[in-house]
Amino acid sequence: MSAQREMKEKNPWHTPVTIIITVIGVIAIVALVTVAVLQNRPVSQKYKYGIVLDAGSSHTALYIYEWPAEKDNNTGRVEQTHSCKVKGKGISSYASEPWKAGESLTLCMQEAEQKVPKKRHHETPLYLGATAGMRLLNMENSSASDKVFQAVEKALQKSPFSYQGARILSGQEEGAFGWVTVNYLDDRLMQGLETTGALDLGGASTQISFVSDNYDGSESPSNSVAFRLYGNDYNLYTHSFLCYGKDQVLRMALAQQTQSGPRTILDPCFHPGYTEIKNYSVLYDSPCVSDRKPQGAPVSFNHRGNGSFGQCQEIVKSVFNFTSCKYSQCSFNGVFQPLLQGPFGAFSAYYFVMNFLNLTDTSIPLDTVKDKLTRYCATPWDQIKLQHPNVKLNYLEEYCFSGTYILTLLTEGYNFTSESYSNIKFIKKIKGSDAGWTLGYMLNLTNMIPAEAPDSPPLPHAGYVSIVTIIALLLVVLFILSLRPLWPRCSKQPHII
Ligand SMILES: Nc1nc2c(ncn2[C@@H]2O[C@H](COP(=O)(O)OP(=O)(O)OP(=O)(O)O)[C@@H](O)[C@H]2O)c(=O)[nH]1
Ligand SMILES: [Ca+2]
Repeated sequence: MSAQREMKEKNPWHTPVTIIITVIGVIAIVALVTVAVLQNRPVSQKYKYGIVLDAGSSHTALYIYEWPAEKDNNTGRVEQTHSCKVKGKGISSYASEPWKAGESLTLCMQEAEQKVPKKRHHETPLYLGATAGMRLLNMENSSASDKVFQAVEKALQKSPFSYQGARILSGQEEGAFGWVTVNYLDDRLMQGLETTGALDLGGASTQISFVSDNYDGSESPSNSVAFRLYGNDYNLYTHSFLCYGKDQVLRMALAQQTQSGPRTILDPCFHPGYTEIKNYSVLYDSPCVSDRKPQGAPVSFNHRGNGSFGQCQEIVKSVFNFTSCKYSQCSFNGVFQPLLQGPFGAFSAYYFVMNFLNLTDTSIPLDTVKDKLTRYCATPWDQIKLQHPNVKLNYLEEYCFSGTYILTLLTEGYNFTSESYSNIKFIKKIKGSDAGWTLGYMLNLTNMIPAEAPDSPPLPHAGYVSIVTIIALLLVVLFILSLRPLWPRCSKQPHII
């Protein structure tokens, strides 16, 4: 018993000095780890906002984007937080009453004021970009297009946001920014991964944009856009076909069938039993067809359907010109196109149409896709209406035509084969943001994609904390070892020789 007490009294660990040193050491280490964890923790997030109005040929849409405030110049992910579809048609349809173009935006602008926090309004950039509808109006009647812009500007200047201007995008910009959007959202740019091509089908124009290894931009410089993004160089091929959006191609297909000014046409691109009276002057009121208006035609014609995919495809093919190509290879209308390469994302009307037709699965062989469309086109119009009571008739009547146009454009126009067709993905959104040119446009104008790779911290947060913890533990062990001289001796029995 007394030996035990003696041991306890002699145990240096029980001296006050050692206890104090140990406690201070532990507190110091806990403090070190806590500071390390707190110091490097992301600060609570504040957001910035940007607004883009997409003034398309068929309608205008407003998109609100949001990103963490402290990261706007490097890695912060910009996300779409809200979209608003402007009621009515595109701004180019207000050529004869321009003030209405400005008024049409009011509701969506009010919605944007609700969605963006008030204290951020004045610093939120607001852009309007117009595409093929305004390109056509500008070609046809530039003073009317100027008036539409004036009306739109007047409406947007009234908003509390930081209005940055309204302009017509070139076809090249429209194609290139669509490509930037898709690849930014897919995280392909920052990581330097193989990029995805972009296929955009609008109402009045269509764009194709992709990177091809065998294309350096020299063969057709007007189709080339060079980018340096996050330290990687891209030589993008892009082309926008004006008049090859689906609404204008439908006009061209109808113009093709009404050249003799008939009173009735039997259109294979519309369902059997479909019958509608259409006005010649409305049909030909577009620069895409106006020079072909038949002389001496009656006021209207009876547009009737007979639902034949094969015959419809022949008509659609006739709107492409395959005869002349002064380059090594062309898509159509004498436009250069390098060899198709890589995966493609096909959005806007590509998605609306293929999604309605249940044909977004591109692992379905192309022949099967054609068979399905053949059966769909041949279905009587009354039956189609019964099967889809909730679909707007002006959309419903056109899916046979639009599906036929999409397949023809992809295979005959751009030269997708039954193999490369499966590289196409029909998409609407990527990670919650709509695929389209607007996000790429805003990223570019706000300099949010740097040319060089951003300096990243040498260690991610978790790695930093782990290393500090390991060092702290090592210090504990060292500390304990340094007290070794004070350790109680193990009282082993002495060897008796
Ligand atoms: N079926 C269907 N069609 C749609 C829908 N929204 C738009 N469309 C049609 O799809 C086509 C393309 O639409 P958008 O991509 O909005 O075209 P846009 O931007 O107005 O036209 P561009 O200026 O040529 O780009 C047009 O013919 C529209 O009428 C939809 O929800 N469903
Ligand atoms: Ca568009």
